Amino acid sequence: MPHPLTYSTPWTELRDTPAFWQDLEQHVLPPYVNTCRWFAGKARHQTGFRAGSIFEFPARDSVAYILILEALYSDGPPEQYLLPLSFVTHDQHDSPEIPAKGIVTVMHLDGVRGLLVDGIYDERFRASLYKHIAEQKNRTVDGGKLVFQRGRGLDAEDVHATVSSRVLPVDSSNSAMVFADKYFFKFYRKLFELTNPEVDMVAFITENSDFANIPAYAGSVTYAAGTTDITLGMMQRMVANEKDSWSQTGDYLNDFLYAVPKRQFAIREDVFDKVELLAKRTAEMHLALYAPDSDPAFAPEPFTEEYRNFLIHRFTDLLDRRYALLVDNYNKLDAIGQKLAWVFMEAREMIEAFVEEFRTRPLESLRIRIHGDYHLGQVLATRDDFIIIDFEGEPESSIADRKIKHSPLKDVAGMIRSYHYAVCAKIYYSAETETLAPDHLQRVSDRWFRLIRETYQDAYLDRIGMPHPLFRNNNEINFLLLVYLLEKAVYELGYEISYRPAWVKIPLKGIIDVIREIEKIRISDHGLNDGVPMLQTSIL
Ligand SMILES: Nc1ncnc2c1ncn2[C@@H]1O[C@H](COP(=O)(O)OP(=O)(O)O)[C@@H](O)[C@H]1O
Ligand SMILES: O=P(O)(O)O[C@H]1O[C@H](CO)[C@@H](O[C@H]2O[C@H](CO)[C@@H](O)[C@H](O)[C@H]2O)[C@H](O)[C@H]1O
Repeated sequence: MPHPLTYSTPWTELRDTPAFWQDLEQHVLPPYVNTCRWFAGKARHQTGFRAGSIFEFPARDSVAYILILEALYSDGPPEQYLLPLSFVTHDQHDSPEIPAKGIVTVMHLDGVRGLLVDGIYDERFRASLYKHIAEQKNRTVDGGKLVFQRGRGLDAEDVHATVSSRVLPVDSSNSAMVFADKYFFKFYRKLFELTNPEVDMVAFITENSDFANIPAYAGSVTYAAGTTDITLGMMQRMVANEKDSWSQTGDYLNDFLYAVPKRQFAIREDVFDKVELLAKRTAEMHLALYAPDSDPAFAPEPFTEEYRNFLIHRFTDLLDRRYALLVDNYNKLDAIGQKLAWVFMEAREMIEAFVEEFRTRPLESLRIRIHGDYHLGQVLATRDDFIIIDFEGEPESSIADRKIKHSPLKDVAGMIRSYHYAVCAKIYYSAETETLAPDHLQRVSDRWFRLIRETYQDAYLDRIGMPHPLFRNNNEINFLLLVYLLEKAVYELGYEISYRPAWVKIPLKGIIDVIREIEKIRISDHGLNDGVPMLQTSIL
């Protein structure tokens, strides 16, 4: 247990005891925060932690302190994290509820021994949080106000109810709790100075449409500091689900996989049914977000020069970083990975020519707010339908960039990439196919992917109901899909090099497939004589 703390002051008065916060900053929080899953700065050059804002918050017979913690670095600007703190005495914490990861340290306060814990593990704090949201009770705090909003998803009978609560064992970059087994509350750990896009999106869809395939918005907590709004948490309806669609697709792919060594190509009809249903829900989500007469924050916009420049700048910057990362990690790739990497590196001129085309090509399709980080892991599979979650947007982008409007085809591309991942992960990396020839495996997975992609795309456009102002015509659809597929696969390349090097081949293969399609279009538009080098697939 790190650094026990002793003070003669009771917990309820510690807010005004500078020695306590200094001890936390210097001795307690650095080791503690570095064990927390939600802390993203573990690999950075940390220079310390600072207790930024400290808000006293009632917690039944006691108080909690909602701390906005600043993590300081020598290699970049500080980050802000949310850490509620509670003090529980030994008789109060004699429950299995507080896991080791929730215990910050041991404290002796005014002769009372207890634990300083992450407030989410204190039932009194959770109950108070719920009450504030349900009753929309705001609190004035230093520098601003804590604003508690209730959404349509909270049932009238629960507004004044005392409800049960628990922390969900979701170990991710945020924390989750459940109220009354009905409401899912997400506590954002890393904070940003703007409303979290997830609150904008979920509240907009719930309040302005009939789309029922997201968990309805039940409320949020915001720190309103002057002109800045910092979102601290959001509540939605809890969804009874067995698994996410990534796992469900993996289950379906098992049947497919077992048939491969027998040289049979088998996709069950219900797999196509599921793909079609997910495409339909995706289209309905976009139709709910297509709101020409609404709030300007959601109104459709054209492909302006400003947007094109933004996307091109972001993509070329990403491309530079990915090429550098690939060169640094080239020796770690296996033989097939190295060949794919070569083809990608040799294709740079062609990619740049394609980017130029995006700068100038007339485009009459429209852009709207979209999910932004759409893949199979963001869809919960219920018994016979799908519920779409996690509208926080792309984790690598700033909050302002996550609110930029794109063609909804960016989400479509995200899901197509995800199906590609699902089949490659299964076919390339399973014991059942270990002894089979790689080019055979490649043909089999390509075939599965083509059929599934076509099914998804067709069902999506069917539900959108073409012609539709969002999409000018098929040529634009095909062109924009290539833009977003390429961007996504190049993004994934960095994600895999950093987190799952064994899977680097999947995005590399995805990139090369897109470049192949781009080359086909180029040849049919300009012939072979436009001066851009051909794709070097003979390396493969
Ligand atoms: N409304 C909900 N009902 C039930 N479970 C949910 C709900 N929203 C999210 N979850 C569960 O919590 C996990 C994390 O949620 P997500 O929104 O992806 O958070 P994060 O941004 O922390 O990844 C999901 O994979 C899912 O299992
Ligand atoms: O954590 P997030 O959901 O925001 O997204 C990150 O992690 C994803 C992996 O969990 C990663 O997604 C990639 O791998 C998925 C399979 O694990 C696949 O379905 C996706 O298509 C693929 O992009 C995502 O890129 C990353 O941002």
